Amino acid sequence: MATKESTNGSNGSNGTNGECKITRPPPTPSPLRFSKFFQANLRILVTGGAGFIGSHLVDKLMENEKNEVIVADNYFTGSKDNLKKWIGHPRFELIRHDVTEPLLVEVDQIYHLACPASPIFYKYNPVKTIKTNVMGTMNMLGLAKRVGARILLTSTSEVYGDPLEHPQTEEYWGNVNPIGVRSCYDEGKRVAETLMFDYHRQHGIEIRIARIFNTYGPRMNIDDGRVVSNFIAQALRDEPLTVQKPGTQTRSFCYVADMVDGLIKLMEGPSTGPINLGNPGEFTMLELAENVKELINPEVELKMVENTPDDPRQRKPNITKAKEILNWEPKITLREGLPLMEEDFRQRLGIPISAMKDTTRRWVYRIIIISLNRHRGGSI
Ligand SMILES: NC(=O)c1ccc[n+]([C@@H]2O[C@H](COP(=O)([O-])OP(=O)(O)OC[C@H]3O[C@@H](n4cnc5c(N)ncnc54)[C@H](O)[C@@H]3O)[C@@H](O)[C@H]2O)c1
Ligand SMILES: O=C(O)[C@H]1O[C@H](OP(=O)(O)OP(=O)(O)OC[C@H]2O[C@@H](n3ccc(=O)[nH]c3=O)[C@H](O)[C@@H]2O)[C@H](O)[C@@H](O)[C@@H]1O
Repeated sequence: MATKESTNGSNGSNGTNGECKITRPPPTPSPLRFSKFFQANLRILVTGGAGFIGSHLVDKLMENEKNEVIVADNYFTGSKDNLKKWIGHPRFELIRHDVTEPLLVEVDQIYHLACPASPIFYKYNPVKTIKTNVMGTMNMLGLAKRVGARILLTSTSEVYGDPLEHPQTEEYWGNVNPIGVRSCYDEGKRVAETLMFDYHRQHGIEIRIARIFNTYGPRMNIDDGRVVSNFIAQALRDEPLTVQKPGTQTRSFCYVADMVDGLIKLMEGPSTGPINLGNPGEFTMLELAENVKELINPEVELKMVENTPDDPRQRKPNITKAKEILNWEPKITLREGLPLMEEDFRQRLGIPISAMKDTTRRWVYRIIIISLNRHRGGSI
C-alpha cells in the first residue's frame, strides 16, 4: 500500500543541500481508495513492462495477490513472449501503447521503464528516443498528477556520462556530451529526472528515481548489442568475442533479480532518490570476456574491434544510499549470474551442451541455484 510521501524530498540528492521545498500538497488519490468497501487491489502500471527488466518486475509484482498490473508497451524492443504466462490472468492487462501519446488509466503506482536501453536501439532512432524520454515522461507525470499515483522513473548511470568521479555518487552532476550520438539517451534521461523533480516541487507528485547501472540476465534480447548478451551469444555460437577497444574500459554488472528487488524497495520506501542501483563489482571488458570464455566456452577466441563515440571509460556505482535508505544491496555475483543467463540463451537458441560439459555444468548450475536460494530465501 502506498505510504505518505516524505514531503521534504529527503534523502534525495537533487544537486543542492538535499532540501526540496514542496510548493503544493500531493494530489489526493481517487475517492474510490477511501471508500469503506474498497476491495480493489493496488493498481500498478508498468510502462515498458514487455522488456527485459520490466517483464521480471511484472513477475515479482504479480507474486503479490493484492496487486493488479497493467503493462503499456509499444514492442519496439520488448515482446509479448516475455509476459506470456500472465496474458489472460484476471489481475493482469497488456496494452499496446506508445508513451509519447497520453494514456488514461486509473492506477495507484507507475513504474515508468518505457525506453529502449540498448545503445544500438536507442541510437537507431535518436529523435524517437529523446521523445520517449521527454514526452513519455511528461505523459506519465501528467497521468500521475491526474490520478494521484506515485511514479518511479528508471533513470540510468548514463546521466553521469564519461564520469570524472569514480565510483559515482548521486551528488555527482556528470560529464555528458550534449550533442553526441548517445545524447538522445543520456540527456533524455537527465531531462526526465528534471521533469520528475519539477512535478514533485510544483505539483507535489510522489516521485522515485532509480539510477540503474548495467543489468543483465535471462530475457535480454539475444542480438541487442549489449556486451553481456553479445559475449554469451558469441560464446554459444563459437564466434569470437568482440571486445571493443581499448578493452580496459570498465562496467559493473547487476543481475536482474537483484535489480527488481531494488526497484520495488525504492517504490515502497520513503526516499524520492535519485538512488544508484547496481553491483559495485567492477570489471574491464577484457576481464568480462575472460569470465565468459572460462564459464561457457574455453575454446572461443577474443577479437578486438572498433568502439563507438562517447563510450564511457569507467563506471561503478557508489551504493551507500541504497544500503542505508533501502536496506538493499545486490547478492548475485557475475560468476553466479552468467550461467543462469547462459541457460536461458541455450534454450532460446536451441543449442545443446556437450555430454561431458553437461555433467559438470549441471553440478555447477545446481550449486549456484542452491547457494542463490540460500542467499535470497526464495526461488530464483
Ligand atoms: N538494462 C540496463 O542495463 C539498464 C541500465 C540503465 C537503465 N535502464 C533503464 O531501464 C528501463 C528498462 O530497460 P531494459 O533493459 O528492460 O530495456 P528493454 O529495451 O528491454 O525494455 C524497454 C521496454 O520499453 C518499451 N518501449 C520503448 N519505447 C517505448 C515507447 N515509446 N512506448 C512504450 N513502450 C516503449 C520496449 O518495447 C521495451 O519493452 C529503461 O528505461 C532503461 O533506460 C536499463
Ligand atoms: O548501465 C547503464 O546505465 C547503461 O548500460 C548500458 O550501456 P553501455 O554500458 O554502453 O552498454 P553496452 O553496450 O553493453 O557496452 C558496455 C561496454 O562493453 C563494450 N562492448 C559492447 C559490446 C560488445 O560486443 N563488446 C564490447 O566490448 C562497449 O564498448 C562498452 O564499453 C545500457 O545499454 C544502457 O541502457 C544503460 O543505461
